[in-house]
Amino acid sequence: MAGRILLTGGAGYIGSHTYVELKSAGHDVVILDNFSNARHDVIDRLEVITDGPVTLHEGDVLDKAFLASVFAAHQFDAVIHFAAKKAVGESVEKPLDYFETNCTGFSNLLMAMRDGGVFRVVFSSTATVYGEPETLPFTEDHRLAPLSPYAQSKVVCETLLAQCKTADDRWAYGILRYFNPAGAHDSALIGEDPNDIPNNLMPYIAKVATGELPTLNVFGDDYDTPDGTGVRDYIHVVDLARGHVQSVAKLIGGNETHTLNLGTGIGYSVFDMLHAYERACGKKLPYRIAPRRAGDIDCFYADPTLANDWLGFEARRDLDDMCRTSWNWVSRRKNT
Ligand SMILES: NC(=O)c1ccc[n+]([C@@H]2O[C@H](COP(=O)([O-])OP(=O)(O)OC[C@H]3O[C@@H](n4cnc5c(N)ncnc54)[C@H](O)[C@@H]3O)[C@@H](O)[C@H]2O)c1
Ligand SMILES: O=c1ccn([C@@H]2O[C@H](COP(=O)(O)OP(=O)(O)O[C@H]3O[C@H](CO)[C@@H](O)[C@H](O)[C@H]3O)[C@@H](O)[C@H]2O)c(=O)[nH]1
Repeated sequence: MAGRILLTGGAGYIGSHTYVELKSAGHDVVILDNFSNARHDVIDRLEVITDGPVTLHEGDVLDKAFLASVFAAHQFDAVIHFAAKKAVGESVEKPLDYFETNCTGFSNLLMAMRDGGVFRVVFSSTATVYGEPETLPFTEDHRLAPLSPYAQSKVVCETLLAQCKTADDRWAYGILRYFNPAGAHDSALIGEDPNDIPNNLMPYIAKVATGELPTLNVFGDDYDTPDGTGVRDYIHVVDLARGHVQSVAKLIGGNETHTLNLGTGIGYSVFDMLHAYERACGKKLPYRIAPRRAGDIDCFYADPTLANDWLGFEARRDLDDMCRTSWNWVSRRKNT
């Protein structure tokens, strides 16, 4: 069932891909973003991909009057909330900033939703809420043990949603715990676009492939994994975006609350990713073994069964698709 949907953080990496998938599913979509981690030309690119104008409200989720004006301007059926700070390491340095944007920003949004009579929300959570694995693959009932202020901020938001639901049964929410998003849109017009030196593996490798960075630092080759490097569950950003379309459709159609992993169920090592990227860009990429990164876990991946049962969600794209679309995006961006 199509609806009118507010996308907070809709100019960002996952939000922009979700915008495209929502539009192609027939939804009416409004973007709210403060462009603290996005470029304005993303909006032009979205207009090219979807062949139509983007409705945008530029502002901050910390600004309550702004939020009220957005809800006064539209009658939304649901909200998908991406707007947040997301760098695990930075959150250790700046816990107050992370609490403010991620937790206060979200409670402001929920208040504006309640005041506007909107009670359906999809929330961007993360696999890092599970912390050190007690069992693998991670199932949704694995205990939560966040290891960083960033992960803690997501647990606070998840808890707040459950408390809202207990207080008022009109709330219906989808909590989506993403594993590691990677790749870019097939059009090569949108993708991950970090301004600084990337923290995450794929955007870092991409900058080595374009020659913007000299060498990949492989953070440890002595983990208890098949090749000694860290293992993660990388999921194509377009698959992730489709998961949001399915989640919000479930909320609009039936009011059913759900908490789900979005991953593929397959773990790949740093070397698996490096070699897949070499295949995509057609050249050898330099790397060196560096010390372990503080706080890293050796291996984790999702049990995707519940998302399949609830939403019919299934990741369709593999690691080679992620690397190919990333390479197309970064090589095109470098030349424009
Ligand atoms: N990318 C990942 O690895 C990953 C993994 C798990 C969960 N998540 C979560 O998914 C969501 C989206 O992540 P992303 O990778 O697209 O990040 P992103 O930084 O590309 O997108 C976030 C968007 O929100 C906007 N924003 C930030 N603070 C804002 C504020 N105060 N008011 C209004 N807009 C604001 C930014 O400008 C940006 O466009 C985040 O909530 C993140 O925590 C991301
Ligand atoms: O330059 C690099 C960057 C990363 N890695 C390794 O690559 C793997 C993946 O690292 P990264 O891409 O930084 O992802 P994670 O540390 O797993 O965290 C990401 O994925 C989580 C979801 O699983 C999100 O919640 C986090 O926000 C996001 O940063 C790890 O083994 C790292 O040690 C390197 O070897 N070199």
